[in-house]
Amino acid sequence: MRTKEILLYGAGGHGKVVLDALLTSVDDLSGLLVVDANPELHGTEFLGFVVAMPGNCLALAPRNFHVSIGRCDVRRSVHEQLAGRGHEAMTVVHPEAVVSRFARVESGSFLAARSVLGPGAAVGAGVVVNHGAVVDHDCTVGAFSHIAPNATLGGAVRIGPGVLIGAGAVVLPGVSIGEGATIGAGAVVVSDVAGFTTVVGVPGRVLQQESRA
Ligand SMILES: CC(=O)SCCNC(=O)CCNC(=O)[C@H](O)C(C)(C)COP(=O)(O)OP(=O)(O)OC[C@H]1O[C@@H](n2cnc3c(N)ncnc32)[C@H](O)[C@@H]1OP(=O)(O)O
Repeated sequence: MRTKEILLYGAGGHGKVVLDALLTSVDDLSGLLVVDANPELHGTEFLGFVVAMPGNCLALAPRNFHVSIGRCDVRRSVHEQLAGRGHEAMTVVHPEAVVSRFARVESGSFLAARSVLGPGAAVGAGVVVNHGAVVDHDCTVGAFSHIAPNATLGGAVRIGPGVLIGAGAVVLPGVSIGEGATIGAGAVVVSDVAGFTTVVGVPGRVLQQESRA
């Protein structure tokens, strides 16, 4: 990894967690550039770095980038813009994440402290596996999904792209969750969930289903 040229896009709460992981795992961050689209953050201090405007970063020479934005759709949009300009997506793994050597992780993902990826797990691009979340054996997690803190996916769960699994939720083994679905915090999902559907509670029940017709 070219550790001296990293672009970190996102200086909110999730960005703080990602930068903390980078500070723990990369020796030389002297060339790190932190940017955020929120004008209120420009020029503010962020774990020892000063937040810059993203305006010119798309024109920078190609470098490694990581989009540290919690919202799945926004993370995906920024990631695709940067990749389209020739920048190279970089995965950030906290040293205290536990990742099976039989797991696969695509570029631009983030594995937080105490997250676990079991053998045979496959995680797509730009995915967040947050603090303490478990993606157990043979699970697949679609691109730009977010497995929030302490959520647990049982074995062979299939998660589509752009899905939020809320904090502390549990998905029973073998269950499939469709693209763009949201699983509420603390839910226990016992059966398949259609795309763009919000499920809450124990056992999980549909709160809302978005029509995409
Ligand atoms: C480090 C980090 O912070 S990572 C961030 C991770 N984020 C999360 O875990 C948040 C996940 N989001 C949630 O759980 C949300 O509450 C959602 C998406 C399920 C629902 O959000 P909204 O659509 O805004 O629903 P809203 O808040 O209006 O609530 C609608 C109803 O569902 C209930 N409800 C909302 N969330 C839940 C939940 N997690 N479990 C059970 N019931 C819930 C509400 O009490 C309300 O019930 P009522 O109609 O009887 O009053």
